[in-house]
Amino acid sequence: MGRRALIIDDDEAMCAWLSADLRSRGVEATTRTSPAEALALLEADEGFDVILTDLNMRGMDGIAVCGRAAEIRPDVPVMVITAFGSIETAVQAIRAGAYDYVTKPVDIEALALALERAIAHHALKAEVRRLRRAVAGPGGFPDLIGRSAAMRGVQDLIERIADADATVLITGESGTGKEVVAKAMHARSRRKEGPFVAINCAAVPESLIESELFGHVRGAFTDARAARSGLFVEANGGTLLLDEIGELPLAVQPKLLRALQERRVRPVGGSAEVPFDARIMAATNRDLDEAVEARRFREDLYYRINVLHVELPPVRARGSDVLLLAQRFIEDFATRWGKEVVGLSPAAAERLLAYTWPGNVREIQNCMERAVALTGYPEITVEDLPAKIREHRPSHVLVAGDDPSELVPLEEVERRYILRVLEAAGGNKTLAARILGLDRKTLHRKLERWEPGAGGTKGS
Ligand SMILES: Nc1ncnc2c1ncn2[C@@H]1O[C@H](COP(=O)(O)OP(=O)(O)OP(=O)(O)O)[C@@H](O)[C@H]1O
Repeated sequence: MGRRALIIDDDEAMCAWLSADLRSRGVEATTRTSPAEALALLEADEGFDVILTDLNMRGMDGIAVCGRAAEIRPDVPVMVITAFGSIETAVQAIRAGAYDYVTKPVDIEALALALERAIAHHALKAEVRRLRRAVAGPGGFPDLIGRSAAMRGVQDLIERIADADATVLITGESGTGKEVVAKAMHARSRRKEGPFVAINCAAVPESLIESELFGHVRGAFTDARAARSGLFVEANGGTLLLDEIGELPLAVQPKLLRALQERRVRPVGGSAEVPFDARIMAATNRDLDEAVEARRFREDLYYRINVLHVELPPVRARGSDVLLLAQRFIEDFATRWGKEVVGLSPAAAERLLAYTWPGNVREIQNCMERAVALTGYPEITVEDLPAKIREHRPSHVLVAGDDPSELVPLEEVERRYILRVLEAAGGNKTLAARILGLDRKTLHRKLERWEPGAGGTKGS
């Protein structure tokens, strides 16, 4: 199979020599003496197998050429030619995205071999990526949609810690996808063949939670006609998610701590301890720091579950992920109900982007469910959206005009901005303080000054 190379060198004689020699070895070479022209060609022509560029050229820095080429065609390897003795520049080029380098004077035999190696290596990498995508679906995270920087950070972290056995704490506002993240980690761990068991600690009555978690022996309490092993043991070989851990009654907390430390549980009414072998994850939409401060959550337990931490950003910090999520839900509901709805109208998309989504992904899902049901068109229109989204106006902190009567003192700007951030953080002061770059005490002091009582530790 013929290879196609793009040669970039401002030295015409060099171009001619290289292309003639490579041609005699079965490589079809196209040359450009202007880097800008070469990049334009690269953009227009998808057929190159390898790029060969000089590093010292007039008009454009060779390093920048490597960077741009790697951006335009990430799948095409870039080889650089560098003057003998300037390895440092070659290293810079590799950092910018080049695959390898050869030094001048060019040994054509070695160059041809290096080009072959680069092409083979890139083809292999592309194949691995293709397979990975085929196995995992688009994006590698079909279950956890998101391409924003914030969500990519979460996806990378998940990849890194999925296989660790340490306890993970997943935090994030309600509806941000904490359970989805727990499942994604389970599915990528070596425990994936084992069960994924979840319990919502807020939904189980206090009197039952201990036996739910740790099991009970027969006759432990009035209703306990038969023994039960409890979720820790039922999750053996798999993962146990303790959802809404912030709601766990104080009385149960020391028992959970002990179980996590000893990796054994004691069933209610029993005397023997039973070992378990499950990975434990915990999730909460509460500010556990505040709960610890208010003594609603034990500090030692907090440290025990917070070994690894995944923090899910709210939807309003995920940019245009809103549209990706909406699209996915539209397709889901349209397929489920056999409706011919394919996506959002541009105006509807604009409204979705402007809205702040306090209910996060769950709110997008509900909103799209309703819109697909309502719409009579192949696209969701603004009219298919709920009034609060249709009519939402982003709140501005600063006055945009230059009418002096509307301008306000700096302290007022600070006050409005802090309240705006606090609102955006759903009232979570730890999060608001982090966004503002303040420590929590300073934030409390400021709130207290404007509104005595507001700086207290009320809710999250
Ligand atoms: N990134 C995502 N990609 C696709 N679906 C998502 C994503 N995040 C959340 N979802 C979906 O949104 C809904 C809410 O997610 P989930 O129940 O995991 O949120 P949560 O943070 O655990 O909520 P809560 O705090 O109320 O327990 C689910 O239907 C879930 O499948």
